[in-house]
Amino acid sequence: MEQHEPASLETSEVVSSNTIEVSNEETPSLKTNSETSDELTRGFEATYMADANIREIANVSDEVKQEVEEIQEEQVHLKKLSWTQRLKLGLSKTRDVLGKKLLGVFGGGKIDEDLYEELESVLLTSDVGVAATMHLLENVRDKVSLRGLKDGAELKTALTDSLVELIKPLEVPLDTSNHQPFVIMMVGVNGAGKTTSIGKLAKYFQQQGKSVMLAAGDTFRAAAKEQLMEWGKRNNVTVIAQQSGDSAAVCYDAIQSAIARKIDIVLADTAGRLPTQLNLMEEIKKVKRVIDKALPGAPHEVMLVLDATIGQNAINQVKAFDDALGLTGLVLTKLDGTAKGGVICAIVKERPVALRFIGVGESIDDLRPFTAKEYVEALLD
Ligand SMILES: Nc1nc2c(ncn2[C@@H]2O[C@H](COP(=O)(O)OP(=O)(O)OP(=O)(O)O)[C@@H](O)[C@H]2O)c(=O)[nH]1
Repeated sequence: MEQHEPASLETSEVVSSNTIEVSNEETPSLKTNSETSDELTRGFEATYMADANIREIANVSDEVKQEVEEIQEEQVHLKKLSWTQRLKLGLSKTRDVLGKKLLGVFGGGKIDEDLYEELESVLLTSDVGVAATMHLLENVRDKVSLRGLKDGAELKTALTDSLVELIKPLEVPLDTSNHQPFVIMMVGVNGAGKTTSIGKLAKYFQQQGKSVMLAAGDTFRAAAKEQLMEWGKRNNVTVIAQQSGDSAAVCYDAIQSAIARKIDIVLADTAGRLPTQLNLMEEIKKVKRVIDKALPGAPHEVMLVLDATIGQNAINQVKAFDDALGLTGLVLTKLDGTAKGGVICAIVKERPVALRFIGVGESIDDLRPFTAKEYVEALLD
């Protein structure tokens, strides 16, 4: 008996606060002998309803508990996953669309013109882009004739190889060893994931044995400073911010401070802006100039954070920011929320800027350096 008490107590505590309310409303008071049997019946019915409500609430609270437990279990499970597993999980939406359609093509018998046509339409409808699709088709045809392939199933290896070759030029890991501090300026449109990526990168660089400082250069969005400070707290990293002041001044201060403290890497946040907002684009050019004034030659990396869910529109953003600032690297975020992972092929054909990191989720370990082979394998597995 006693062993069961804690469990039942817990349930009754949760239920009791709800019960009182329900029973006050529903339970009739037995006042005089003149009450009719109808009234008694209604009273019993009300009591029965109250009991039913209690049972329902208890069931709901059990369901909520179970859901919380399931989420917690999932989080523990996610933490245990390797990067390859996270990548596969993150790319599942793209794989479900592009990968499954391709599997349909590969399973389609002998290699002929119909099959190439099918392949072309799959690629064109998967954000790969026209130029990259044409390139891939030509490359696959070459491989098929060179290797003497006949069967659709053999096409998979040919396409895998062609895809890896196509996007390989974007695989240029960021080398931060030749400057101290190495200054990374993060740019992008609103909500692309700049601030979050800075938080994740801070941890990544720390794991590489580097000391990191953050500059709260997004002085436009009200909560951006606080958001960055939270990431700083989480990673035990200094954040340079100002009560008021502009982005350039914050970045200048941060660089001065990083030089004095011999910090390895400065990650500078900037406010989100659209390339069409000309005054804001002028402002960000000024931030870049001021960074160069604080440390000649800096920023050493101008990194555009791109939201993968926008698909082909990403190309326009790369072009516009590249024209204005001279991009040296890209971060592609939110690949987990989209089936448009094929956009990497379009980037390499339209405006090949080094894809430094890819993001496949919201957790701190979900951002890692991009490698072409790993990406294609996760996509077509
Ligand atoms: N699912 C998913 N969400 C992400 C990823 N990267 C960032 N996010 C989410 O995207 C949202 C916007 O991220 P922020 O870092 O605030 O974006 P920002 O570019 O700094 O936004 P502004 O300051 O408005 O310019 C947040 O809810 C992030 O958690 C990712 O790889 N996957």
